[in-house]
Amino acid sequence: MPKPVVLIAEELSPATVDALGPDFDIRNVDGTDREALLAALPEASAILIRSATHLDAEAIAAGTSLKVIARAGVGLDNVDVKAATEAGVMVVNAPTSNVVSAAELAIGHLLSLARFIPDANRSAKAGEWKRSAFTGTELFEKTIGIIGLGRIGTLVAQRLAGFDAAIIAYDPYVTPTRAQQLGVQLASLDEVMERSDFITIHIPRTVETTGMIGAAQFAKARPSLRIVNCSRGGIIDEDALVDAIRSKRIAGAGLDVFVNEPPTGSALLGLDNIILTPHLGASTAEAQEKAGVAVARSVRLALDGELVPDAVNVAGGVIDPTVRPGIPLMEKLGQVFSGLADSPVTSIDVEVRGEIVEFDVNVLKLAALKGYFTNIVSESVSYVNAPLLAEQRGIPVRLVKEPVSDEYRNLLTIRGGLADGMEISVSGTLTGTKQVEKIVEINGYDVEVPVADHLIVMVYTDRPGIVAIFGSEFGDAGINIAGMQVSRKVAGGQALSVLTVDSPVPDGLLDKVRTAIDAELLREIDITA
Ligand SMILES: NC(=O)c1ccc[n+]([C@@H]2O[C@H](COP(=O)([O-])OP(=O)(O)OC[C@H]3O[C@@H](n4cnc5c(N)ncnc54)[C@H](O)[C@@H]3O)[C@@H](O)[C@H]2O)c1
Ligand SMILES: O=C(O)CC[C@@H](O)C(=O)O
Repeated sequence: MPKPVVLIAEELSPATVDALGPDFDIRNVDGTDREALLAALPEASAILIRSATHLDAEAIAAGTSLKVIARAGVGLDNVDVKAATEAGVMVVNAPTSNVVSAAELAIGHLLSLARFIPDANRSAKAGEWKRSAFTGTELFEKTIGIIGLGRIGTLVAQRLAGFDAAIIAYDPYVTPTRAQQLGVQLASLDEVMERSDFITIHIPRTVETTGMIGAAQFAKARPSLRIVNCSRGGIIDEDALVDAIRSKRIAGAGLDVFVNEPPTGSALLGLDNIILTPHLGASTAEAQEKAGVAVARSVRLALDGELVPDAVNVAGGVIDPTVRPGIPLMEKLGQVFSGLADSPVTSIDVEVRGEIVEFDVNVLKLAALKGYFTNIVSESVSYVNAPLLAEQRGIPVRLVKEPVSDEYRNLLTIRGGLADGMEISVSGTLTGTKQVEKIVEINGYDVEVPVADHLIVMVYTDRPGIVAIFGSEFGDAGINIAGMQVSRKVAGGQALSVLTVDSPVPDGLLDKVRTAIDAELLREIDITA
């Protein structure tokens, strides 16, 4: 079997390749060379990128074997996530890998602006000794405005606390209590513009935030204002910024990000009192190592069809530890469910009962579908394409949550309608301190059998001697029965037996057993890992 091809399209930490390990054919391509990228994509199962490779709908369509796009960093501005989702391609990023580095760069820009460090360095190296020309200002007792108090804005606030400055912030989605915990006073955008000596921006670029800092905002600013943007280009209106600096409406700016990167030909390049860095927020050895290792891990999980916590286009995201053990059980129940169906499934209800529903259990629906499709489609089933497979087949899937579970602390059920009008179901739970996976219900019959690799499910008319009949058939064929449970609703009615056996059943044996016991239903269910 050839190894899956993993394409590395930009420079990543060497730790990335180490973390990918020996199981992949790792190839390099220059992601900014469009022709080379499109030529390399058809063979790739995964592609690892930073911010320079554009994976738009055309590139995603070229990746006919593509299963995962991994962004070694945070921003996904260069990935068409919608097109990827439609193509069943998982998109992952490394959301926390570079937050410290980005926060530290913002602080570097603030201090560089306050003390003219880049200009003073250039002058000193040119043999000049202009000390008064570079008289700066302290951060001590100044007002510093933070726009966006998320991951990076918070780290900036925590680090600035040591400067004894007054920190104010504009973030309409943060509560005053949270801000207070950080020693930050929340303010409106206008107040931040009016009161700040320094401002640092840490928000995403959205329709709402594009051009958020423009001429009207600069008109409110103090002439001493120095503004830093290490978040995304376009949040500051670049023309308005050029005017504000040229007219000395504000004192200076530090930019790591631009509307166009690189900002070739921009008026920003010719200005004094502005410090530019070429999108270096994540460019530290530590951030690159963290991002590379994180996405390598995600690629491994994704190509194994496993749940990937950092996937951005799959419901689930961060999974609570209470929910996590239910995932493999639900996948196995999905396989049992597909094994029970002897006519096409027309609807699926994934039912979750018990205390577990306090948490986000959407992932259990994906797990059920992944298990269901695992043995019935030839393509590899993942958490991304499983819902698409259901949609393509017109199978409506519902997640039903119920906080009360009568017999078990938590109960997972997959119930489905069949084209022949019948209904099938299977339920499972995790029991004891060892969280043993058990099947506790099949088609309305109460059972209690541990989940095993090979199961035989039989329904027949309850009468004496049946167990001896099928026992001897399996024994004669050398099939060892490891466990057995018989269940019935009324004596003399229908009975359901579940056997766990140590090995797959040979061809023909089931037909013999079916005839011997006159079984109404007899299914062998082999659970694959
Ligand atoms: N320069 C770099 O290399 C670099 C590195 C990492 C991250 N970034 C960028 O930094 C930015 C911040 O990243 P993060 O991880 O802190 O994001 P985050 O999602 O943790 O925080 C963003 C914050 O912005 C707030 N926000 C959203 N819309 C807002 C609005 N209209 N007004 C005010 N606040 C608003 C949110 O409430 C949130 O608290 C992102 O744009 C990210 O892409 C840049
Ligand atoms: O250097 C990079 O890859 C971009 C860093 C940053 O903007 C991100 O989105 O993670």
